[in-house]
Amino acid sequence: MPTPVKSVLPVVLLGCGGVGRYLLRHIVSCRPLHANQGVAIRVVGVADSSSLLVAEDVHSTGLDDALLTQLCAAKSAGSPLSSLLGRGHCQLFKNPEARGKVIDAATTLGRTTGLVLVDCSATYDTVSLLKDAVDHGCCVVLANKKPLTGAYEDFQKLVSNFRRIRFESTVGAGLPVIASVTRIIASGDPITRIVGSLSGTLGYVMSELEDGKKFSEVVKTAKSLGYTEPDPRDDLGGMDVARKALILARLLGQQISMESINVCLLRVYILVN
Ligand SMILES: NC(=O)C1=CN([C@@H]2O[C@H](COP(=O)(O)OP(=O)(O)OC[C@H]3O[C@@H](n4cnc5c(N)ncnc54)[C@H](OP(=O)(O)O)[C@@H]3O)[C@@H](O)[C@H]2O)C=CC1
Ligand SMILES: N[C@@H](CC=O)C(=O)O
Repeated sequence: MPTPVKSVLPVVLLGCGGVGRYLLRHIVSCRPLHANQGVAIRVVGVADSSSLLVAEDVHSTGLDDALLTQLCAAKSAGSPLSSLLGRGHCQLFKNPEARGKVIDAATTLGRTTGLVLVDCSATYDTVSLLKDAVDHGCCVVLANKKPLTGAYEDFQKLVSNFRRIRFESTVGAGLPVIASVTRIIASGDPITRIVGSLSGTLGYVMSELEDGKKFSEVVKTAKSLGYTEPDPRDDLGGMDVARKALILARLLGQQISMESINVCLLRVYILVN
């Protein structure tokens, strides 16, 4: 007998680049698992830098899986979200109207089923939207590090209701770093030092350079494999690691900002003879 649906989770995804698309494909491929758990994830909207594709009636339906799959294919091929209009029960809103539509959904769904706003963009522009969503009782999930590494007040506001935020992949990608640190803090044990290799890109680049490959080629490959930030200079210049370190420090209770962090730039020396 099928498990009854106990929980419907409406989701709005901000950003459908490499990470956002992976998430959508994962949601679609895990439907049987969710069904066994009595959970239904309903993707009601997907936004990119210029527009928002949203289900016709966010209260009762989401974008269907066929449309989500087409959306991933379209964005992978470089087509805009508008190319999906007419392919399913959806509407398209361009910025800045799109922002208002997300707030409408957060206002109404926050009061009823709840809404999860998932930020897979790489911009500071989502911060005010995320804060508004928190005010409306919604949950936020972040892969984007920027909302947690800007003004300390923003960090504080977003994590103020810790049950309503998840930001695991901001620091360890797929590794449960935040979960581990949070559990240690909750246990009352002190954390005096965190040591780690915080950049997948730098790890990859260094290994490939050791194997004698060309720096420019290695960086291009890292980008094509989706390891780098949208701008790889964020990885090579240490900013991405600094953001991860700042999130960890703030989680440990330090009220510091980016200016407190010493970043050493990666220097590549070419040895002649
Ligand atoms: N790559 C990785 O292994 C990991 C990445 N992350 C983080 O995930 C995030 C996404 O990375 P990635 O997918 O590689 O980046 P991409 O550049 O591939 O995708 C970014 C997406 O965000 C969209 N976007 C830009 N501005 C806005 C906005 N104002 N509102 C809504 N969407 C917007 C872009 O729109 P458009 O398509 O129009 O350009 C694009 O779809 C980054 O913050 C990164 O740090 C976290 C863990 C691991
Ligand atoms: N660019 C990052 C990806 C995730 O945060 C990295 O290289 O580790």
